[in-house]
Amino acid sequence: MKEKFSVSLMCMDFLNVGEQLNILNDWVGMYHVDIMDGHYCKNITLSPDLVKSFKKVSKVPLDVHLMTTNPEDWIDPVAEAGADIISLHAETINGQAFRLYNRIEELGLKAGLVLNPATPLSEAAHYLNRIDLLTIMTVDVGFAGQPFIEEMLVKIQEAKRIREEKGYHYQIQIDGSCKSSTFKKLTEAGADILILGSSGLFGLDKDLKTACVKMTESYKAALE
Ligand SMILES: O=C(CO)[C@@H](O)[C@H](O)[C@H](O)COP(=O)(O)O
Ligand SMILES: [Co+2]
Repeated sequence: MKEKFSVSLMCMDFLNVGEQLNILNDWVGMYHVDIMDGHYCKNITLSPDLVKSFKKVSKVPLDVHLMTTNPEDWIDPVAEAGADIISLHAETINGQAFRLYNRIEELGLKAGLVLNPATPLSEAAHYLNRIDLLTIMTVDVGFAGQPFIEEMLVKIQEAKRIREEKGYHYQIQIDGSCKSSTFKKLTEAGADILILGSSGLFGLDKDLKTACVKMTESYKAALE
């Protein structure tokens, strides 16, 4: 079941990073690292240096979600820091999408694509075949703890249908408000990986191991 979950590391308790990663290594299949530059969205979060530190303790792949106005400036630094997957926003790569995905391939990393809630799949139609991981935002970028955007369920269904029709290989990942009340509808719509943040994991209990147990139980109960 681990492979169904990723964790948004910006939601961690930063006074206890190593300890928490050692716990999370047993519960999830991937780590989600939000890098924001304060321009593309109104927040500043993690960084290439932190990717380097996470890499020392992580036993699962690191997926770097680049929310930066100039993603081309950050591909090489995050690759060097130890990213396994680099996820680029469609809204930031028009005019250089193929060059940037070629660079990610040259670096031997997996290619991710992220779509904002207001961006349709058709925006990325010409490079969906190159993507290993498709992340559908179900909140607007910038912050944890925002309400789930129901309108995204049809986009998830469409992403699954297009994958089947065209024979594409991307996994469908959901970013934003993945929690007990949304687990079932997201999974039924076609989500393969759910990113857990404040609402689906860290907010469940002060003790992270207990929060992981509660999350797994709530996931099983939701899907019954
Ligand atoms: O990219 C982002 C926000 O721009 C996310 O990865 C959040 O870190 C995640 O949505 C938090 O989870 P929730 O608080 O929504 O559950
Ligand atoms: Co994210």
